[in-house]
Amino acid sequence: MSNALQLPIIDLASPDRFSTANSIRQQACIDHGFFYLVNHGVDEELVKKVFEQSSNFFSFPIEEKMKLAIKNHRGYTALYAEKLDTTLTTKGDSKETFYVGPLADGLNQWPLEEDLPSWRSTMETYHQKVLSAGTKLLSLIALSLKLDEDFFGKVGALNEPLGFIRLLHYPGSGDLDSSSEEVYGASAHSDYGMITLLMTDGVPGLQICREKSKQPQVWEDVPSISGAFVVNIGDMLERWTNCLFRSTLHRVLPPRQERYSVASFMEPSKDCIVECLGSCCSEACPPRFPPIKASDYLEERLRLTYVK
Ligand SMILES: O=C(O)CCC(=O)C(=O)O
Ligand SMILES: [Fe+2]
Repeated sequence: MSNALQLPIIDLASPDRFSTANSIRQQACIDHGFFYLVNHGVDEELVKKVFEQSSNFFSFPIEEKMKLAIKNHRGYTALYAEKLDTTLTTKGDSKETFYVGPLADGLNQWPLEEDLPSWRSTMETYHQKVLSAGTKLLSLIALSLKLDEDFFGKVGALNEPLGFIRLLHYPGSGDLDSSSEEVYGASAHSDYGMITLLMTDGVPGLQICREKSKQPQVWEDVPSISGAFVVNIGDMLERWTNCLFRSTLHRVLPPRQERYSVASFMEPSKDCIVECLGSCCSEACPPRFPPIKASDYLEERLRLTYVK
């Protein structure tokens, strides 16, 4: 069972930063943990090119794609290689992915320019633009928590190298073997970092579950709005806010129709210590999680994701 959902819309270019910060706090981050972001400064032409280039890459034969198999968390992962819901006993998710990591550390793997002209430069431009939108959004999130706008910069969360992009391709059911019919495109999970900015090609499939511990779980469809990012709060921001802000469970249904999406993850820089904000705890409401170094948290979560 699922119902369509109306998520809040946040305007990144609104001149009224304080009222935007208030909407971010209540409707976006406390009530849902998911919202749309508009006027974000990543232009439509660029998004279109990213989707075209993503499709160009995934249409290569598997042997070619495997030449860029994942290393240092950059590159290609094949169909069923990842399982975002680590409690499932079924095979991995029916998606293939390509990761582009921080541009500054030189660890990215790229298709050859002669095979896919402008692929690298398109992804690099998108990476920079999304990071810039995400950084602006984080300053509003800081305001919404009654912190200085540059709080996340000051605690070292935004030090380079920063930002991972995951290109996703969910083949349609006609391209999967029939035993895969019930395998989720992306099984239920929450994201690990601060925020995720998701762009899709408009094909439905994404659902959220707002009450993770309530049984039976209620899943609601997230319709796409053309040109808007779907943003969600990740687990480390949930830890920072002592669960005031929700890192909401989400999934992508077993694919019927082919679908492409691009998820951009802003995780805190590796040495940043994520610890409960003073304003989010009290004697009556003590911190639920101990302080943790961002890289330690992330490595453990990623380790559990790959199908053994
Ligand atoms: O493809 C989607 O709509 C969601 C992908 C997702 O949740 C993720 O990559 O973490
Ligand atoms: Fe996700």
